[in-house]
Amino acid sequence: MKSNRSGFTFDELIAGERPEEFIESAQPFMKLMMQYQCAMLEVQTKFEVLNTELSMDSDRNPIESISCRIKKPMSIVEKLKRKGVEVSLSSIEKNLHDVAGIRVVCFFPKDIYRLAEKICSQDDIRLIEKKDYIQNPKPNGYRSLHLILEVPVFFADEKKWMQVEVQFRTIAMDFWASIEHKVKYKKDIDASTSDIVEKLRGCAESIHSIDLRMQEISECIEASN
Ligand SMILES: Nc1nc2c(ncn2[C@@H]2O[C@H](COP(=O)(O)OP(=O)(O)OP(=O)(O)O)[C@@H](O)[C@H]2O)c(=O)[nH]1
Ligand SMILES: Nc1ncnc2c1ncn2[C@@H]1O[C@H](COP(=O)(O)OP(=O)(O)OP(=O)(O)O)[C@@H](O)[C@H]1O
Repeated sequence: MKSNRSGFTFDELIAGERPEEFIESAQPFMKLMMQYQCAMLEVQTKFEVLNTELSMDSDRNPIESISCRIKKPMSIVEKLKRKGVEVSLSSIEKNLHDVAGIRVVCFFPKDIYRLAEKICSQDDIRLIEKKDYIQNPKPNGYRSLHLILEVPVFFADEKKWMQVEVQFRTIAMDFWASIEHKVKYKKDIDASTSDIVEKLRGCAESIHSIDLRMQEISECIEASN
């Protein structure tokens, strides 16, 4: 994305000096984002179908909520720069696996593993990467199961395999992660000295044990039905 076909630099284009060229040069980027959006919809629908079907087994939905997002252009550029790779369309597809993101918030840890197993066993899904931060939490206490999936999307004139990142969390893990995410963006908190980091790690442990206790209670209720 250094320069477009007319040879203008993106700084010139973004500065608004050449709006037509800017719009023309933005088209391929917008097309790629549209393709990620479609892939995200495909995977979101798969989870909605699973949620509806699995709720018949136990009379409860395994999924509490699903949220989706397409990574913002500035966040894409910043991540590419942080990784030290080229800022270009092909580099986005090669180096970023989370442009299309889905967060599946579940009631209990066992729901997470069940859904992950079910989605991965579908024959149009390719599992590219799995990171289990529930079994192996991050040093800060972060827990979630991350999958990078590839799904075929049928566009008008082509079939294209697109990557989608899926983050599975319990409601409690999601609560923790949303607070912790805010800390990361507060530049005035020194992560190495602040006791907030230690307190958050402690909360992550408590949240995990509460998740397991609530799961046990739910199993007792289900067994008595
Ligand atoms: N709140 C919170 N979110 C996290 C944390 N770690 C990861 N995430 C989320 O999960 C996403 C992917 O994290 P990882 O699977 O560890 O991937 P990564 O090593 O950061 O980098 P890539 O694989 O290049 O995306 C991040 O972009 C965040 O949205 C964390 O410590 N706290
Ligand atoms: N897979 C996902 N599904 C749904 N929401 C997500 C997903 N990944 C990130 N988000 C949310 O999207 C928002 C923007 O996140 P963004 O992609 O800019 O950065 P990030 O994922 O937090 O970090 P990084 O740029 O290092 O990957 C945040 O609120 C984040 O929690």
